[in-house]
Amino acid sequence: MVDKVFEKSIIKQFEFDEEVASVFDDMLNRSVPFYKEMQRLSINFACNFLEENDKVYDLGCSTASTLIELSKHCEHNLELIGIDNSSAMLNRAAKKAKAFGVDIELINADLHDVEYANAKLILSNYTLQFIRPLQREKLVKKVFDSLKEEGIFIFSEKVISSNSKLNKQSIDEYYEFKKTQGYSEFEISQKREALENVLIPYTEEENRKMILDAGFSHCETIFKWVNFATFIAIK
Ligand SMILES: C[S@@+](CC[C@H](N)C(=O)[O-])C[C@H]1O[C@@H](n2cnc3c(N)ncnc32)[C@H](O)[C@@H]1O
Ligand SMILES: O=C(O)C(=O)C[C@]1(C(=O)O)C=C[C@@H](O)C=C1
Repeated sequence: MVDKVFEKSIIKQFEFDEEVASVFDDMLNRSVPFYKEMQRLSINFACNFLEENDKVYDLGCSTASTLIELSKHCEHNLELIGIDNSSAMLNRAAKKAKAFGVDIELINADLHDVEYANAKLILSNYTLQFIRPLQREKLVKKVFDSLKEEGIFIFSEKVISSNSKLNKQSIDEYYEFKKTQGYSEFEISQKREALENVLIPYTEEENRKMILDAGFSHCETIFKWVNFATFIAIK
């Protein structure tokens, strides 16, 4: 279904509710530049580290697109676990996983309340940005503690620049991108307001610092388009 959520006047903050979930795959494809390419790269980098029966978590799995693609592309049998606190998203995830014949354990819970023991790979694309900063650092520490030795954490985030001129240009470029995807200026400004104080982006450097402070030995950016970045961190 086509995303028309912000065509009408919105008075509430952005939420992953039934309305957003019903158009989410289209929303993500049209709102995150090179979403499919970022997903393809995350999966390729992940597959290079994975072995038979490894445990993989996707934090903020939404409709389970990434876990389904991972299972299609990885030559190994994997234990796949998706966590999200939106029932509307998980209902769709369950239907999609069934349709694609992929076995995924879906957990409806807050990311802070789940134990992720013995994971080889933890994925989290465009989710940490929705976690309050103080909680975010704690969650990343928990991700580090849950990974096996040499386990990997692949995550993507909307980022900001610490240079105000570059930051403004990045935002302008992003809104131009949204226009090319068919979003009107009204939809763009409505969504910007709805996301205010809900999506809190860090700079690329702050993300890297958070990762290294948690104990990871290595962190690099594997993909970046202006203000959207994908990172790989190795324990
Ligand atoms: C932008 S979406 C993630 C997109 C998804 N990773 C993908 O690539 O298809 C963010 C997801 O995180 C979930 N989420 C946000 N905060 C959460 C929390 N504290 N606990 C669990 N899930 C959360 C939302 O419900 C939403 O489905
Ligand atoms: O920042 C925006 O305006 C966006 O639309 C980005 C973004 C994201 O980065 O997750 C925000 C919410 C939706 O989940 C889809 C895309």
